[in-house]
Amino acid sequence: MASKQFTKDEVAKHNKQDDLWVTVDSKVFDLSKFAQMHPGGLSVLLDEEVAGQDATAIFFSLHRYEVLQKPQYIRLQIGVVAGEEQQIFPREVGALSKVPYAEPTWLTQGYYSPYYKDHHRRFQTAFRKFVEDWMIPDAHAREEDGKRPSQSVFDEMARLNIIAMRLGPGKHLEGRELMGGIVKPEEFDYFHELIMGQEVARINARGYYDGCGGGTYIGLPPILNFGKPAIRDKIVREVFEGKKLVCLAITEAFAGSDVAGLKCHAKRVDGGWVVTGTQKWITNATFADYFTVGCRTDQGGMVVLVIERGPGVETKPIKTSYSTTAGTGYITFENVHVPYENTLGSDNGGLQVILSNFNHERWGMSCGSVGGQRYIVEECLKWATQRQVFGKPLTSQAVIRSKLAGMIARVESAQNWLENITYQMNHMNYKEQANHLAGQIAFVKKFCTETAQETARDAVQIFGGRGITKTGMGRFIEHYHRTVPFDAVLGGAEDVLGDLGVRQALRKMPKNARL
Ligand code: HEM
Repeated sequence: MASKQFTKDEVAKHNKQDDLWVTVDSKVFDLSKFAQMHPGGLSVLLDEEVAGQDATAIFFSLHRYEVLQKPQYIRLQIGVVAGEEQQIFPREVGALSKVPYAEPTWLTQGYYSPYYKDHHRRFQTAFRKFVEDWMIPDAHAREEDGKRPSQSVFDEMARLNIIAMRLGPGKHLEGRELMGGIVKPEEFDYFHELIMGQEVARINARGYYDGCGGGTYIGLPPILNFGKPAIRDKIVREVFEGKKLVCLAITEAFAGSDVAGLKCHAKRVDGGWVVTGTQKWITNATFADYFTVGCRTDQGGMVVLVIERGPGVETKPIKTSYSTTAGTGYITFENVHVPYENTLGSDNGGLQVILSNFNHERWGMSCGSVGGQRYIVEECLKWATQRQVFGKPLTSQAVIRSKLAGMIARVESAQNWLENITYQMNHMNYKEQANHLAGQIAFVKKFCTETAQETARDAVQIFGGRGITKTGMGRFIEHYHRTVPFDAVLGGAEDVLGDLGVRQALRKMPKNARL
């Protein structure tokens, strides 16, 4: 980095088209050659308040910090202004944000929490660093080229046992070194998993986030919990080693939230099943190796089979409003022979296998949804503070402060409700969770995704045109606003979940309850 010192007067002399310097936060840039190629145009740089001047305020109202971190722009820096010091710093990799409400209270200085222990804090620090070192750079590249997340990321996730941890606490973690050993398998609980969900959401690349094992998150548990030992152990090992991917195929063009309406058909034959049918909107389908598939049987019941990619199995991408890095696909099964040992659970007990997965899946999605919302709150607080309108920051407008108030209140309520549910999960066995928490989880997911959509809409209003622009200041807002409906649909649409929760409550109404 150049360290030559210039006085302000020296910098001011370079204020013409072919001899053009500007200062941004004490750093002097020679834009003489770059000015012609500047994406914002030449004329703005020749303005008398910019050319040869300190353009810090105007620079930060038009560019994200990362512009200054790109090698091609770092090269333009020729020195610093004598006697001035850099004032604006990006958050260091892995560090916590100091912006109010950018972190949940348990990570905010001065607050307390009954839920989190030291090992959660150590875990959060290490996991955020992993996300920022490994996932974010890959996410940016893959969102650009639409390819599946890089194998190197899966390898690192496998090395740290992140793939295993994403399935939550349980026996599958026994004997594993988690995150380099900073948390013991017996300590690992649902709060660690909540941390993972919230940290990964900060990537703000929703397709990539699903591409990194979203299918495994929902497709592997039925294999782990209901698979016959030989097939289960083989697949779990391959997946935990980062070598293979699973997806869950239980939605069709014919049946969405209504899984009982599946038409994909499994015919019982000697030695196994023959499967024919289709599945739609399947996350990771285009690159999955194993498909956990819900099929209708001749008896009118349902069976869940794990089908390996092979003859008769075709996948093709579906264009969605997020990136193809999620591998969302349409699957066709044409007379696919499936060995009997690939049956998960009993021959007609498939519905139970599928339903057993839903609470954990919906809770996990809620964790991600709240993490994403919080990131947007931070973006909006920063933007509203730095953006000048009519000579004052945006925050001087009461209507903007009112929108921020709504966003903050929503994300704080969602986080607190979710933490309470997570605490309950830590203290309940599977049966108790199903009994007490199915309704709560359905409600919290509905609440998270509804509030997320409100926050997305408000964020676009705060960012204006930038909130619908894929590059520049509002790029995360644009992305969030475009992809936020995924959470509201995957794992059960909002109305369906609300209805489920109310029906659960009605079942528990005391018969003699009267006003
Ligand atoms: C170190 C000096 C600068 C560099 C490296 C630089 C680089 C860039 C880049 C990469 C963009 C595209 C941003 C994006 O879409 O993400 C951009 C846009 C722009 N820049 Fe600069 N810039 C510099 C200084 C300035 C200054 C001093 C001004 C003052 C007016 C300015 C005005 C603009 C404008 C108006 C845009 C278009 C913003 C928009 O589309 O919303 N730039 N600049």
